[in-house]
Amino acid sequence: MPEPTSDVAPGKTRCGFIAVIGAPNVGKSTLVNALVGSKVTIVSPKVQTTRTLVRGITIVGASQLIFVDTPGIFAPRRRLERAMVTTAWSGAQDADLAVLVVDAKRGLDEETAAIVDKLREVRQPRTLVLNKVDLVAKPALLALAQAANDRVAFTDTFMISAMSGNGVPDLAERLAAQVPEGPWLYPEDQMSDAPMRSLAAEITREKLFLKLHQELPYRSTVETDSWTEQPDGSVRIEQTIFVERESQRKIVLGKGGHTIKSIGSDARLELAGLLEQKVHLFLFVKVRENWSDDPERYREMGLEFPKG
Ligand SMILES: Nc1nc2c(ncn2[C@@H]2O[C@H](COP(=O)(O)OP(=O)(O)OP(=O)(O)O)[C@@H](O)[C@H]2O)c(=O)[nH]1
Repeated sequence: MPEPTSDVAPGKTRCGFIAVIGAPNVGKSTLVNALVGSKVTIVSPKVQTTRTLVRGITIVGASQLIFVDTPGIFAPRRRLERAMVTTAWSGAQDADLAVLVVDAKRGLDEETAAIVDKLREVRQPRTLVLNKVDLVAKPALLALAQAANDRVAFTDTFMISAMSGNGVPDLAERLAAQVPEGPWLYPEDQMSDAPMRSLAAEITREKLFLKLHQELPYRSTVETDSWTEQPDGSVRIEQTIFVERESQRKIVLGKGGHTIKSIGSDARLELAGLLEQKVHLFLFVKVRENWSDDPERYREMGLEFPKG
């Protein structure tokens, strides 16, 4: 936890952690990006792309809002999935406010209803956000808001489109009024405390999935091994893509290294835009068998290693 940084007298400012929770693919990352106004987490049309806890930070009036973008909460089967779900829920419990995002088009399906029910255990003020309202007619939205509130009482209900930004400022204002009084914990210009290395790894992982979504399991990971600022103002970044089998390594490399080159070039372009500097990106592919049973990997991703 960083030292308080604001020089405004305590009591005048507010600051709090806000857990953004919800089923996979409901638009949590899109919402955090809309609230923070800068790309801090990965958005892609595939489910379960967010693994690490990435915080976006924004200032609304006198309030500093720190968003904890949890990995999707879903019915876990594998050990890694159990770790993701446990971490997501403990994130919600540690935060000052909990925001539940529901895909209004999907409605209260079994998975969402289970999450709503589990929210009863969260003591903090709960805000319901019906997202993707651009896809749903108003009467259905009102019925959905009612059905959710019948299961557990929400402090507030918002209907928004994270994609278009519709309703997002109202939500931000309300959250700003609800976080506790206290000094700001982060410098004003710090939009995200996600270390650049892990952000860079997430970008490469996104490109990897976008290119190979059919062939590759979700369980491959990317790590940034080195990050070196060069005298000419450019940066040299080395990353390793870990897969579980030799056959997957071949897929990632592609014929004549074609696939990995294309992934690298997409990731490099995005990184260069984000960093506003020239990027030299070097990608390696390694087989690491059974990495999903290795506690060390969990620690690196900020996850708890589940027993059993
Ligand atoms: N039509 C519409 N689509 C949206 C809206 N918000 C998000 N989406 C889309 O929904 C998909 C999932 O969005 P994400 O932000 O990645 O969802 P997430 O909940 O963070 O997903 P995980 O990280 O997998 O848990 C993406 O294709 C978004 O473009 C919205 O307001 N309207």
